[in-house]
Amino acid sequence: MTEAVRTQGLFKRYGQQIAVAGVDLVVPSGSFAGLVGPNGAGKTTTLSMITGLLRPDGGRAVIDGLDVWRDPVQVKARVGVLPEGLRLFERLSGRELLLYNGRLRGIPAAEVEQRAGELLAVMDLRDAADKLVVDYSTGMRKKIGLAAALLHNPSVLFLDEPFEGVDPVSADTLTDVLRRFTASGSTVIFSSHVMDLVERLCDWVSVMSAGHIVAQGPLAEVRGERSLNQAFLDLVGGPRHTGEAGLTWLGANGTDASTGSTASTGSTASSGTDASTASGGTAQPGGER
Ligand SMILES: Nc1ncnc2c1ncn2[C@@H]1O[C@H](COP(=O)(O)OP(=O)(O)OP(=O)(O)O)[C@@H](O)[C@H]1O
Repeated sequence: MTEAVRTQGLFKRYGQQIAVAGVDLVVPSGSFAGLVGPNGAGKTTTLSMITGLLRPDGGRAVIDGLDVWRDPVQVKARVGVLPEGLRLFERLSGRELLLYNGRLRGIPAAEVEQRAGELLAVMDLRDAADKLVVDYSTGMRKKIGLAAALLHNPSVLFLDEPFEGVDPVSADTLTDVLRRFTASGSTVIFSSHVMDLVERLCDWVSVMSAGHIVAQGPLAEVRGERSLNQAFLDLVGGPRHTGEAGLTWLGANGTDASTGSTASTGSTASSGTDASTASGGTAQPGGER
């Protein structure tokens, strides 16, 4: 098996907080790989270190046999990245953004124009191609960000929550594009919280929890006889129970129409029945929250 990505003991600390505690991530070439884990598990920090956006405190990351931090220029030519909290050049149109990215990547102008046109069409952004990026919706931003990440035909594509905010039709389109990409031998690594999606798309899964990889391998092996969702819950410790932890005040907000009083306990809201001001409403400027 050739490896698109391998990390050894990747480590990152923020003050007292160890975000990534010695991660050995492996992703075979040509995989559609999912990186999953609960909030705060260290997925974004790991992906940022692998893609050369964040310097590790320890360990190393290798992409296509090249050390990310020793051969940064060669590595960056081979990877495409759709990072979390993507920052785009807001005052360019979608088309201009792609042309600019393509020229930065050293692709000849005519070739960039052709690729940009095709990507805009595939992403269903043709009608918005000349609109400024600042006026794009969340899903449109994801799509133009993905188009920019694909423009130079990377060997490995890293996507942080690529489907967040993307409508089902567009998600289907993105899936098709990414499937075609991996079918040709390129690699996709994406982080997601949506287990159904990971189960449907991925043939390789790495599960992170508290800064560690807790399971990794072909989807069928990680999942076993269970659904991926159940495997995930088993691996990361299952749901936390909120029943005993209070929250007795939560819910039961109905107003008894006959008396005009609210059902919730402890509410000292107004005597009126206006739902917007009852139970902790902030109708008064500077009102108690
Ligand atoms: N810049 C930072 N400064 C301080 N702590 C950070 C910073 N970035 C991340 N952390 C901490 O590192 C840990 C891992 O965060 P990270 O964003 O990598 O997790 P994640 O798995 O991507 O989470 P999520 O699924 O919520 O996006 C968290 O405890 C987070 O609070």
